[in-house]
Amino acid sequence: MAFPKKKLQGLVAATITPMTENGEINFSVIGQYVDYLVKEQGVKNIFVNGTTGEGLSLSVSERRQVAEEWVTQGRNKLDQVVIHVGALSLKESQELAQHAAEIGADGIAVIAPFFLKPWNKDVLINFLKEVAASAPALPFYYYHIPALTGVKIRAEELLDGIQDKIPTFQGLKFSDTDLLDFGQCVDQNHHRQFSLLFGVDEQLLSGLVMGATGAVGSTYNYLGKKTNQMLEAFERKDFSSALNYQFCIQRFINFVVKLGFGVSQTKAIMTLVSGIPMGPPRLPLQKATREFTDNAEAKLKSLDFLSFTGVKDGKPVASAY
Ligand SMILES: CC(=O)N[C@H](C=O)[C@@H](O)[C@H](O)[C@H](O)CO
Ligand SMILES: CC(=O)C(=O)O
Repeated sequence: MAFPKKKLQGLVAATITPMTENGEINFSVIGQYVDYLVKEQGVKNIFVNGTTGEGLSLSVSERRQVAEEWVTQGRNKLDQVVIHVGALSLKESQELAQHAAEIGADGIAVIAPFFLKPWNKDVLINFLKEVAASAPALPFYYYHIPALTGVKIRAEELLDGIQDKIPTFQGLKFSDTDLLDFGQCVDQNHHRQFSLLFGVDEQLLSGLVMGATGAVGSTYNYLGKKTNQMLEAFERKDFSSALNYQFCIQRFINFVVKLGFGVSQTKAIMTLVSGIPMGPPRLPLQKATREFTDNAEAKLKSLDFLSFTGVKDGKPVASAY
């Protein structure tokens, strides 16, 4: 097999893990969810069990089952399924990496261990290397999210010489607003075929200008179509349209950020927009309030991101733009 199989590019939705009202994983809606992303949002890559998927709040056995269900349901529909396998325990991470390879995932990603932390680049690389080695045929991505892990080792520094240590290294998911660091990841690796994926949805246009090859984020679940329009405008060098799209997306994100925005709220918004029940989050997260959902709904409508197109089984049917 040629390595890498194919480069990960374009939009990657960070999937939500649907749950039932009593907190169990609701596997039954994942098939529908895949179809929704592909058909309604034009998003054909997913990032499973990450921040948005509450991956670190699931048991190892649940993580395996969730990964397997997405791979199964995504077969012949999705381009790439990347599984986040980061964990505090190296052993668990290795087990999940090996499992991702066994089920036929397209790549694995790992965050820095965030309780007992690596304090320098070499230690972090050693940890990542041990995980990557458990899935030697899978592209490996580092998931840089310093605000949540507290591990502030700069991505540019980490990437320097990384392929000598981790031969399967294929790229980075960069969830930080430091465009100097991100720009230098691009600049110093322009001759390598890395996927440098930007992870701050409200600033993606800046990431594209800096050379991002794609993006991973939570809002692509329901604003994928809008964001794809921005990517297309950028591609054809229509920067004023691209900026209009970004501002439109920013108006929504800015609005919800002020109300308090996180994974719980993402679940509520996705339920509203897609009509697929995402359920509540798991503790320590708390379900979004009714007030939040009502406000978010009004904002989506006022921005023309959402319109109700009809009624089915007594419920309004929404369609996203
Ligand atoms: C912290 C977090 O969850 N970041 C997500 C991915 O990295 C983003 O997709 C954000 O949800 C998004 O940019 C909105 O702030
Ligand atoms: C946003 C993202 O990539 C995650 O939820 O992990």
